[in-house]
Amino acid sequence: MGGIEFLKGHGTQNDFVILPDAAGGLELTPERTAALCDRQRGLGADGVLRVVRSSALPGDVPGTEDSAAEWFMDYRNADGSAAEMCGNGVRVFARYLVESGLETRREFAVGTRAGDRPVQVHPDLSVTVAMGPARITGASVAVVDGRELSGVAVDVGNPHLVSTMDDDVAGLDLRDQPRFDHEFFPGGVNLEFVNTVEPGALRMRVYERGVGETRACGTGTVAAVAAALHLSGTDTGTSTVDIPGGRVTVTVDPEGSTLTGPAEFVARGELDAGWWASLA
Ligand SMILES: N[C@@H](CCC[C@H](N)C(=O)O)C(=O)O
Repeated sequence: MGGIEFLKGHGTQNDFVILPDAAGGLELTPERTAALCDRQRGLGADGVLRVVRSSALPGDVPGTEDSAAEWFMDYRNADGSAAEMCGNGVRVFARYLVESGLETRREFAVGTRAGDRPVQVHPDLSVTVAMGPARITGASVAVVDGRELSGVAVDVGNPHLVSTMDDDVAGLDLRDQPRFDHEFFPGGVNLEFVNTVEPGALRMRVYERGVGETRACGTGTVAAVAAALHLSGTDTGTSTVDIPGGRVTVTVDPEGSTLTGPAEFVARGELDAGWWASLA
């Protein structure tokens, strides 16, 4: 058996192993995902993006009921769990489809567990994603670094809790999982910590469900802008968001939000077939 093709890429340093699997034959177990993402025993990444034709999916994949997308982004977190959506991942996924020739258009939809996400691949290879509505679902509390921080709960297809702070988010210790209300978020939650630098400019750090602290989270930046707008009494606006891995631009609108940012590739190669088989 030959090796398994992979690429390594990132969106604002939220990094991914991309596994092309058009026919859907790859057995991507939680164990294999966790090993691939492990920075010592694997390639190292925040998550895995399996590139599979929608027609090759089993019939029961959430989000695909009304899908018109030819390609499905099967996103997995570094701990092996599947998640509904990944805003940085979908940009990398879209660039991969265009550059590999699997997609000849520059504007098309990508299927995800949160539903189809229309994308536009720009001439400079940055990508704009239509992220759907960002829904405010209530208020809750995160406990980080011994501090209790109130937050706005936002659903962007996946769950987020956004805490805005007066002191610099750079000072937070995010090495350990912050505590949150498991009754409010029974499936877990992504936690964002945000400073308003000036109107239309946010700074953010994130502790992702299923991963830990990452250098960026696309859905998290959309949640952050939606929460900041909500707290200032509106539901529409545009903001840049600076995360440790770079900058993205987010527009929030009740009709739907957009996320624009870079998508980069750094390597491609083959997984060792024996290593892969040993993880089954
Ligand atoms: N990094 C992603 C979000 C990935 C999924 C998240 N960890 C979850 O479990 O919901 C992004 O860029 O949006």
